[in-house]
Amino acid sequence: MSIIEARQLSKSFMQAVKDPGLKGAVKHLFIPKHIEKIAVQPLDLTVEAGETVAYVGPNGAGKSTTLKMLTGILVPSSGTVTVNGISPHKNRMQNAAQIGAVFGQRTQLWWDIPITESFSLLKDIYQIPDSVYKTNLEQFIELLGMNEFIHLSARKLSLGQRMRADLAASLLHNPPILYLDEPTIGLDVSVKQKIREFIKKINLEQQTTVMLTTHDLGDIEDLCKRLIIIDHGSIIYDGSLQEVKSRFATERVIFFQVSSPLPDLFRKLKQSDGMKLDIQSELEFSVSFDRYEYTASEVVSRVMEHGEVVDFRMEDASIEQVIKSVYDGKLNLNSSRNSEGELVSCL
Ligand SMILES: Nc1ncnc2c1ncn2[C@@H]1O[C@H](COP(=O)(O)OP(=O)(O)OP(=O)(O)O)[C@@H](O)[C@H]1O
Repeated sequence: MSIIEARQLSKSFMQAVKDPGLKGAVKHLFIPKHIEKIAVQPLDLTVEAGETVAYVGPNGAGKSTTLKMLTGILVPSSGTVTVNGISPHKNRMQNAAQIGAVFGQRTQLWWDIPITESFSLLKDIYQIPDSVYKTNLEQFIELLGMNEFIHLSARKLSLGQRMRADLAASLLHNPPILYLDEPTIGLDVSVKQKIREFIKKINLEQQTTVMLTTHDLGDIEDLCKRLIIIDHGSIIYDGSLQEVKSRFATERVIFFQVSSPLPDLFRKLKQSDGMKLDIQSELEFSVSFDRYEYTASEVVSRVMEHGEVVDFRMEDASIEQVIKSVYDGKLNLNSSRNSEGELVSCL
């Protein structure tokens, strides 16, 4: 059953164009000039109940704008959107009752009152039954490790503490949908891990649909089976993370440790087209290659022809490298590999 349905959903903004300096500002006051910025091109999107979807793209791609339309904060310029059967911007109150939202940079907590009191205000606002509130609160305090700071006001919390409190606040009323905009931005590894584990558990146990934007690809690898990539306001990829990996993460690196220097090998590899040498020291180096061009055993044998290999280990390209290549325009996701492993366009 689909829970989010968008059809030809788009958003444009009018942006002021000013010449620089005071003169420009004064001129703009009398002769205002604007250009239309299309933040989100007409897009279709269907999300099934219980899915975890990563919505990623470079800065300014249109991620937050899409999320704001789905949460009802922004009114679309065209198209339709329904979330759990409701048009979010037309039925804001009803919509608020069925969603949880965390926007990494902002807080929904009251700045000057203890977190516990913010939570009980939310209980009243959302009319959460006592038993649900009590169960959720106890569970969230434990899972997110909030005991040490729950009596402080939001103003006094560190970023990691505030994010945990915000996440708990967004889920107190058991919403079926959770939107997260950069939920782990600026957090240390252990808090990131706590937050990811918590989201995973909520998704698994309550079948909460999770849609998140992130620049941290660890969030995607840890949390999301489905990946949507948006660029210049258009969706350029919608599919599984696994598929992106197997289609495009084709680079492999083998790290070698050898017993004596191998200048001949280094010379030959430097001239080789398909293999890239990276020297760490006389006795330690790595060789990168495309796994569709060479097998790992071919690369290892080539090194062993020149000397004794003490140790080696192999790494595949990370999803991070693949997505970076997409953002940099080096990789076209509308392409596929043929039976020879060559990239061919699908358009
Ligand atoms: N209120 C606004 N008024 C004018 N232009 C806007 C407004 N909000 C967003 N934009 C423009 O729309 C485009 C998309 O912005 P959006 O915030 O959705 O990008 P994003 O993908 O979330 O980027 P980031 O990763 O940097 O947060 C940008 O060019 C931005 O300048």
